[in-house]
Amino acid sequence: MKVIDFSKSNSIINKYMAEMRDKDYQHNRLLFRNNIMRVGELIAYELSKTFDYEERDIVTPLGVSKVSVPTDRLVLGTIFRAGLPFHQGFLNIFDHAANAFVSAYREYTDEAHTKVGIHVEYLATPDLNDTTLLIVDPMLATGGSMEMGYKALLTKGQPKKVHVVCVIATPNGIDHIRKTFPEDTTIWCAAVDPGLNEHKYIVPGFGDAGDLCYGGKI
Ligand SMILES: O=P(O)(O)OC[C@H]1O[C@H](OP(=O)(O)OP(=O)(O)O)[C@H](O)[C@@H]1O
Ligand SMILES: O=c1cc[nH]c(=O)[nH]1
Ligand SMILES: [Mg+2]
Repeated sequence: MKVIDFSKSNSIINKYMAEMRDKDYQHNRLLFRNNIMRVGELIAYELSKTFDYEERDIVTPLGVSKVSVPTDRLVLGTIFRAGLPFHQGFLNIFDHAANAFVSAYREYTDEAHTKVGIHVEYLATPDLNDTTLLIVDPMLATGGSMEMGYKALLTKGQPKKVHVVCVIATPNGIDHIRKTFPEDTTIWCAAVDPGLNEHKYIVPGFGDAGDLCYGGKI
């Protein structure tokens, strides 16, 4: 399994990350969602370099141009809620992709809020057989939501290649993907943070991505 961590090189992604992490800046939801979307757009561009391409003759008003275009049957799969602005970033770049949506939310199963259960309640997807599947979700904390989302999607076909894309990953989350996803899965992220606190939040992370995008929930 390959892990591509964009924080290891200097790029404008780091500036967007700084804004999203900054506790005094992150509370403007419009800016937060927009930054999640922009990180999605930039990762999408880099990820597009891994697709298969074929040369096509494109007829212009003045002649014929040979252009290499991607041939992958792309599906963008997203986990509600926090995945939505990230998904939009990918869709801005891969506008011809098919789309899959799955809901997975974490809920504490004990009073001390140290154990989380994951609920999957909604799935809408095209046929996934022989596709290049990108599952995009800003947070890869324990990896449980990503695994449950993937398993729900797998009931609708076997992708040819899977990319897991997040904004912040953790070593635990990455290990979890290593154990539960195909060996040739690639993980793309804007940063890998050291770990999780006792409530299974990424530290330092940026807090609850869903709440920062859309406000609190009961
Ligand atoms: O790796 P995990 O430990 O499973 O955590 C990651 C999940 O947590 C967040 O969703 P959350 O459950 O907060 O739902 P929300 O998007 O509705 O806020 C995030 O968007 C991931 O789906
Ligand atoms: O830190 C975290 C962990 C899971 N989900 C979030 O939104 N934030
Ligand atoms: Mg949340």
